[in-house]
Amino acid sequence: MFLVGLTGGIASGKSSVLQIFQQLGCAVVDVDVIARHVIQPGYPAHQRIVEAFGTEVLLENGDINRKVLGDLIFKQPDQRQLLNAITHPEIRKEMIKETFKYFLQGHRYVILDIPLLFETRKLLKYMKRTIVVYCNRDTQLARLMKRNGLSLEDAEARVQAQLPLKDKVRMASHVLDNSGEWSNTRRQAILLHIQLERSLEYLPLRLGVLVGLAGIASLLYLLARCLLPSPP
Ligand SMILES: Nc1ncnc2c1ncn2[C@@H]1O[C@H](COP(=O)(O)OP(=O)(O)OP(=O)(O)O)[C@@H](O)[C@H]1O
Repeated sequence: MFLVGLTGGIASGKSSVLQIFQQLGCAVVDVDVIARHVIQPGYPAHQRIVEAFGTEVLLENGDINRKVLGDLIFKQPDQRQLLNAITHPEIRKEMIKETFKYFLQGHRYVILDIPLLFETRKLLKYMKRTIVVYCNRDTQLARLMKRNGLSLEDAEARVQAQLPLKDKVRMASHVLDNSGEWSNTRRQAILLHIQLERSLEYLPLRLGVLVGLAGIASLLYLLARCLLPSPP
């Protein structure tokens, strides 16, 4: 198995592309979904967020108000660091669990949607391939304004706060252009899926594990032969 990091810009279409891969039967790890999961009431991160940011970030039903928290950390970078310090270790644990599950199921590759893959670079070294979901700036702004109900000025500020998409495109091993119709993006994703399925990059890890298991089995066999009394 090998890992493929999927990234892009805000509202460039990462979640939409991930859904296409999911429909194709691929193993996908959606960091956004995990991030929402680990802050649910009852999870350690929920408790720690309330301790750090107060009950103002809670909805009436006890869930975290992601909009309020999002606005808060967007304006105050030190608060963002604090939130990351609370949530990132929990998110990482879940990502490892899900990836391991896919490995046991025999998938050749796993796609991980990591919005800040190139910014934080922490997980980059584990990615055999990287995919950037690109869309041109005007389309990105229009989709962001529509989805989040933002003014042009606010949308521009959010796009501006990220590494430019063009830079990410330069760093990627694959680029999916999502500036046009869904059907166009879907076609590109299918071609990429075929290419990744054909790659032999999954073999080293699989062979390594098989050799390791065979080694352990042989060792146990030899031990059993040495320790158990031989039949008369
Ligand atoms: N090809 C497309 N045609 C029309 N609308 C699209 C297309 N791709 C994405 N969208 C819309 O643009 C918006 C942003 O897409 P999406 O949520 O997939 O982006 P994202 O990169 O995951 O965003 P974020 O990182 O900000 O959560 C959504 O409302 C989605 O429905």
